[in-house]
Amino acid sequence: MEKLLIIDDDSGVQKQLKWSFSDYDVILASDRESAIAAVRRYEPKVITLDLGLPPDEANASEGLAALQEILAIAPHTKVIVITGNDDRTNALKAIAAGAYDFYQKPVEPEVINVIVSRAFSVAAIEEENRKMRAVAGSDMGVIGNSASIDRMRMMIKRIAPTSITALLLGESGTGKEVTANAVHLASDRKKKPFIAINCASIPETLLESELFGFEKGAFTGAHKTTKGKIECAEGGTLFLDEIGDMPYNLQAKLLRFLQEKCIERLGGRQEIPVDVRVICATNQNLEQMVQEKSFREDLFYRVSEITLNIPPLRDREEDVLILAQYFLQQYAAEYKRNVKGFSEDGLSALKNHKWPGNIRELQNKVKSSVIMSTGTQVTAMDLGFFDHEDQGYELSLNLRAVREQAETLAIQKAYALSTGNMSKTAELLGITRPTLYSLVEKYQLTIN
Ligand SMILES: Nc1ncnc2c1ncn2[C@@H]1O[C@H](COP(=O)(O)OP(=O)(O)OP(=O)(O)O)[C@@H](O)[C@H]1O
Repeated sequence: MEKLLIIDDDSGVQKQLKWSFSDYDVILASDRESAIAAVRRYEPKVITLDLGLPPDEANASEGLAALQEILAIAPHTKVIVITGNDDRTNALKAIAAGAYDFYQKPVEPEVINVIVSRAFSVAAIEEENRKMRAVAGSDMGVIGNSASIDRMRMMIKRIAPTSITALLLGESGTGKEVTANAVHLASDRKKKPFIAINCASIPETLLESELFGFEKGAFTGAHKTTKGKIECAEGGTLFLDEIGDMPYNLQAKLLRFLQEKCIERLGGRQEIPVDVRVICATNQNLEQMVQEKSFREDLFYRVSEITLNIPPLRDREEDVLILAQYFLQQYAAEYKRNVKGFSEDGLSALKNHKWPGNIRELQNKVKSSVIMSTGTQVTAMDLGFFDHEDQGYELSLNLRAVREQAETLAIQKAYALSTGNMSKTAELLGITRPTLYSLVEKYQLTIN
């Protein structure tokens, strides 16, 4: 049972509240000192606090002091302040000091129950977000808490200090480059360059000069001597993505560089020593390519001294939320949006969606949701999950709630389409500006 601390000096109110909170493990305190002791001992996530505490029952000084002390020792606690029925000034003071919400006497059990239960949900979501952020911070950029990602991080740390050549295997967008970069960051080469090159995206004729560089006059258009990516990565790491697409004749030259640690630029005669760690990746079956003689066997053994299999996202569902939270923070900062996390329905839509292997789909969804979102929490609708059967999240059966969801979504869309211009938004929606403003207020949408 969740612990709920009730701070009130009136034993009648204490009893009434205790009785109405039968779903919680209720702890009672009647003054600041015992309240602080209870906060330290029980660490309740939610507290109701009567501002009129002794010795200043008629005013709010003691209650406000208690609030400050609670938030100083347990800043994530949701404190619901209870005030006299005409004491809005102190209620607002309490909110400014960090209280989660306020409630004016007399106490109505149903109403206060709703406020408390919502406070517990918000506390739970925020805690989940904090945990995600904590994990996300300590991993050389490899985000995830699934067993397979844990194992991978462990392998990255083992491989990093050695000179072994690793081959990363995985589908497109599963994080091969992220993994290669993590090896680089965990090695003593981290202050030197990390250079990635995709062998499939560079025309065959250019790949050689891209990698090895060229001397002035080596070919028409070679106006000046130019270093290749290998030389540019001196002291650091070169990531060769889609190594299976490396042309056969260039494979011999690559092998020579890997074995002898020196290169020759195109049109050059000089052997240039290089100190570069190479990490390769592919989505193809290199062993089969060796059998079919489209990939050199000697190169295959040279680049695959150790192999890391990177699992697709669909095989590590546990990572979806943590990655989503990571992308959300990234894009909120990039687009300067005041978005802090996902709402409950946003989280459940993310959990229930059948993600493919490629992390980019998740990344793009979160990116557009951050742009679309008008509140501090990204909802299922912001994420573009409208079809509840497809996504498996609960769509309300209550008509009013459905209408509110639909109206919120339409406003958000129109607002995004009209790049934040309220007159245009109203025009798109076919309503007047005052009606738009009243809807924005009704649904508490944040218009930046
Ligand atoms: N574990 C992870 N932690 C954080 N971000 C990740 C992770 N895995 C993938 N990403 C993100 O997903 C996107 C795709 O990752 P990446 O480019 O590393 O995949 P890839 O396997 O190299 O893709 P491709 O084969 O298409 O080049 C990137 O934007 C990357 O930042």
